[in-house]
Amino acid sequence: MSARRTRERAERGPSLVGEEWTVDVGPVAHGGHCVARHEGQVVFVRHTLPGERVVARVTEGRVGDSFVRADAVEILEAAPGRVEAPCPYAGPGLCGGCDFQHASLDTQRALKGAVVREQFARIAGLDVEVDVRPVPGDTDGLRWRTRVEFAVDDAGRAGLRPHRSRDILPVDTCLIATQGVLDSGVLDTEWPDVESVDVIDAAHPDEPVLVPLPTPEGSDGSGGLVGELVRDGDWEGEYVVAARGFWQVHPGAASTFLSRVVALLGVRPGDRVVDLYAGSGLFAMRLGELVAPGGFVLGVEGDRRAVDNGTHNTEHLDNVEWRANRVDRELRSLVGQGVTADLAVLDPPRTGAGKDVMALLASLGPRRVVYVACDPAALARDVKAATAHGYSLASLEAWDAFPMTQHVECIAVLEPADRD
Ligand SMILES: C[S@@+](CC[C@H](N)C(=O)[O-])C[C@H]1O[C@@H](n2cnc3c(N)ncnc32)[C@H](O)[C@@H]1O
Repeated sequence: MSARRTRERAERGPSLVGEEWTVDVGPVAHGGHCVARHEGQVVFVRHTLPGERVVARVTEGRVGDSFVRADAVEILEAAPGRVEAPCPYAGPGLCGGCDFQHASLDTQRALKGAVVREQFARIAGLDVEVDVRPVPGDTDGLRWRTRVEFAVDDAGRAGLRPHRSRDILPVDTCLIATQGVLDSGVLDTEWPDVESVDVIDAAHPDEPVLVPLPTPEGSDGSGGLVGELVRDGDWEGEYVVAARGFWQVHPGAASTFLSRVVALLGVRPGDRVVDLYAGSGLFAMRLGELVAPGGFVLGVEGDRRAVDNGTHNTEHLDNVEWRANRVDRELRSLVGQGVTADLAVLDPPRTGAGKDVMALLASLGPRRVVYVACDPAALARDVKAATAHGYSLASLEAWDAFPMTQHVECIAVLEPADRD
């Protein structure tokens, strides 16, 4: 630790870790916890629900900090949405992968909806109504995760990490992983000299792909290629993706988001569409078909391998073009050339697109923008930025693509504010 950090820590006052306080739990907050107060101190408490009274044990924080973190270690008064966590590894100090195993699925979705509303109100100053919907086919929120990274401990056992910790908790199951991930044998195998193992349970091949890291010499670390099948109504598309490249982890998510993006964009033949953060072409393939004849799709993606796969996935279409570039750089160049677009879809990483990208995107003048977002805070920031450039939020929906966790996928539609 640097001398500056040691000094700052000393100035912050004594550690509160291990203190136990009885608190009344307030609203849920972004990050998988609820907010409580103890003698004026803000406490972010995990493993609890709004309206509960719990004993909270501090896990991080010092006297004088603006907030401390804690786990609910005893539930004195339970909220109606509380259930027995189905997973034996869920709970204080155990696996950090799931945040809401102690809540019924309906309650989890209500919590996520409250977080989305709160983020939009606080960050974008917008009052939004949103119901978090289950991904079609998901009945109990378990056995959905097709891609899992297991950490490996010094004894070579695969496991998962506790919340905000580099420790490794060896596990013999994971209830949100697909049966295929478990059947791969990853948890029954010893992994000497390995730091982690990625398991990818794609549609093709039938057997999950296991990629230990560090990868053996001579390997490019991608884990090779896998195949995924996506549906939009009667339409079916086959996609080649890098095993360790980006792909939606819930088996119903890619089809659901594609269908929603297509419906929300209102695509017409002849439209010129930009697909930003396009990955391996999940949206570009379908959009390329729908804008024909006369229309055009430009996929922009920063990962060279994803662009190669996207190019392969759309090679039967002569109206889809790819740019392997950072979205901000590509948009700056397009705007500089005076290019315009009829429609835009963007699906950035958790950090969001940022002010510059939203300003440049507005300069393309699309009649509609569909924004797929895995972080409601980043989405709210970007919607606010778009508002400054003449666009307004036309609709917002949210999908429970990550049951048992705090994560939620939102799809927002932006339109020129002077549209009507
Ligand atoms: C959430 S994924 C979406 C991919 C695709 N739309 C899909 O659903 O499969 C985000 C993608 O953005 C890419 N990316 C991240 N930052 C980028 C940037 N600054 N410029 C271009 N691409 C970026 C990542 O490589 C990743 O493929």
